[in-house]
Amino acid sequence: MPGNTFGHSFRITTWGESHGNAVGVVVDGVPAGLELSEVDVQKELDRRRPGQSEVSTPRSESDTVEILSGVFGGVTTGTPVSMFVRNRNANPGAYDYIKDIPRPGHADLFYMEKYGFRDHRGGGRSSGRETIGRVAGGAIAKKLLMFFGIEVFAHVIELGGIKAGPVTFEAIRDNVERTAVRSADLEAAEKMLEQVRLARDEGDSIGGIVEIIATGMPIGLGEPVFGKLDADIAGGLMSIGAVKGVEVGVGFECARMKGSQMNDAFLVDDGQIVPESNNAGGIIGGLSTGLPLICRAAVKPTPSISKKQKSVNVASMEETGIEIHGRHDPTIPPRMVPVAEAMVALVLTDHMIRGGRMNPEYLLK
Ligand SMILES: Cc1cc2nc3c(=O)[nH]c(=O)nc-3n(C[C@H](O)[C@H](O)[C@H](O)COP(=O)(O)O)c2cc1C
Ligand SMILES: C=C(O[C@@H]1CC(C(=O)O)=C[C@@H](OP(=O)(O)O)[C@H]1O)C(=O)O
Repeated sequence: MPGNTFGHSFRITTWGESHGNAVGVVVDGVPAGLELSEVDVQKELDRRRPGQSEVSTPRSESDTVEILSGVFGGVTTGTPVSMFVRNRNANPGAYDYIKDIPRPGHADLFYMEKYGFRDHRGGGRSSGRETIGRVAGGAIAKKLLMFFGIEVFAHVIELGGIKAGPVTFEAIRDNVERTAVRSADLEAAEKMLEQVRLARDEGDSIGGIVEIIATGMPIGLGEPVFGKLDADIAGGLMSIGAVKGVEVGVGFECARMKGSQMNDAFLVDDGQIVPESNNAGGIIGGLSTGLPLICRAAVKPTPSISKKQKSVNVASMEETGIEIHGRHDPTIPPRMVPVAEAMVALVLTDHMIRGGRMNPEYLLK
């Protein structure tokens, strides 16, 4: 079915609904010869799992992954890798009270208009729970990228208007799992947490910005015209629910800069031509420059809030108030961190394979 698949040579198809039996993913194009077990995938899913802190939905799921295909004797066979997680804490009746009342900001009304009906047990396919398949596929991508020295990590740089200060790559890697809000600036993290509590106490929600960085980037990843690396990164991140903006490098700030400020001038370092700065965020002309890839996703506030909002009962066509209860993330950026990493890793892996840089002989050592 169109709309459930992402990627070209390395491709994921996610499936399942938030309150159905299970959610999962089929990963096509995984090179043969990669050692892969549930442990590799579970490690990433555990970072995304709901119910782990006060900034997350309290829905209690273990999100235990099972690999169904594509692995034999602990090694990928080059055939599709299918993985799934059973929904253990689904509550299909939880949304009956708003079955006919679409939530403002969520996809309810527009699924209904497009298909003529909808799976009203929560968000269905539009639920953030769909991202389990992305994270599971991303775990394979990350493991493949590690062979080539490429690492992808993300952190929250802004939440509820609180901005994190500059941090090093190492600080992100070492600290991001330590704070509930997954900001590597520990001081800012406390203030962000306070904003989450304030909003939640008012029955409201807040948004923020997630930054994703990939280090160890080779030069020339991406296609020069269509299939530009930045276009695919933007598409991948924008396909995550609640992402409303994507920027690469200085991003929207470039509109306020002069050419002499924006351009990354060249130097010779150790016999190599290297850009002096990285305003481009590691991509020029659709191709990676060899400098770290730096991109950001703007994430809107969680649409399901308990504060009263206006909606319409689609059965009676009467205007009505809506107050949404149940299990929701008070803010999404902290939950987005492993998901955004997965999407960037998937795009980079796809381009590595398309560029002929990930042939099985590299892995079968
Ligand atoms: C990891 C993750 C968790 C989310 N949690 C919630 C949630 O608890 N409640 C909610 O209303 N929306 C949540 N969302 C956002 C909705 O899925 C999203 O806003 C909705 O599908 C509408 O799509 P759009 O915002 O991209 O337009 C979450 C999204 C992600 C990626
Ligand atoms: C379950 C997860 O997040 C869910 C994302 C979500 C939404 O509308 O996106 C709504 C809530 O689900 P429920 O339908 O159970 O109230 C969240 O709990 C998860 O991330 O695993």
